[in-house]
Amino acid sequence: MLIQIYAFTDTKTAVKAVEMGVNHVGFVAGKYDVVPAELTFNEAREIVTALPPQATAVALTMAEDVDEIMRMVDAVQPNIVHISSDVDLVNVEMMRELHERLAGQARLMKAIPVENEGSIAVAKAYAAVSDVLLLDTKHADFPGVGATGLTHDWSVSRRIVETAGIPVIMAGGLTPQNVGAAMREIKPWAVDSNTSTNRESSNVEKDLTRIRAFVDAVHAAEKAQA
Ligand SMILES: O=C(O)c1ccccc1NCC(=O)[C@H](O)[C@H](O)COP(=O)(O)O
Repeated sequence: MLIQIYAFTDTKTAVKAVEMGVNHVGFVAGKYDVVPAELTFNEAREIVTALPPQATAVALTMAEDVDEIMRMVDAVQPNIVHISSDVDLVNVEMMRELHERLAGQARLMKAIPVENEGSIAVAKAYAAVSDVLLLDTKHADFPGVGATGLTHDWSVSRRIVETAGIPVIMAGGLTPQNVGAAMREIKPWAVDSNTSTNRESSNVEKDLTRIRAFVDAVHAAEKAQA
């Protein structure tokens, strides 16, 4: 099971997390004053170049313009481009264009807000123009899709995993306490954490002790399910 952690803001912590077993290193690329932990393209590029070769660099963008997203990709050169804007702001047609322009350069991932049964059709439409989906929780108080620390209806997530036809990362309120159950019930390709691996009372600083606890919980669940 691959482990993705958001949102790193410095190279040292990111590299230590990889040494602990984190596979996907997530960071927010681009300063638009929209979400916490935003980095300049140069700062994001520094994380990418510092990572050991086994790590996957995942760049989250809140940009809503294809040319601006491509500008980020050229500057940061991530392995995966994570589109975290609401689905009405980056629609399937924009994703199609991005997917074509990124071919061979980076994989494209769309965050899908898992809200109700209708989310299954939304996920299917985006799966046709993406390489990876990230299933996440949408809350009106948070811009874009995710970083809420809240879970959603896992039965819908499970059906998306069964029908998407591409790798799916499970996110949304995952903690060391519930990640094993999520792995068992949803059977995703990877699991993700942001809030539960932040320092308590910070939405920006990562906590390596909490990251280790999350990684250990994933590995323990894998062992129990083997
Ligand atoms: O999605 C965002 O808006 C976001 C903003 C700032 C940092 C990270 C962000 N998302 C990254 C992710 O996809 C999260 O890891 C995912 O939403 C899970 O979040 P949580 O429920 O807080 O564990």
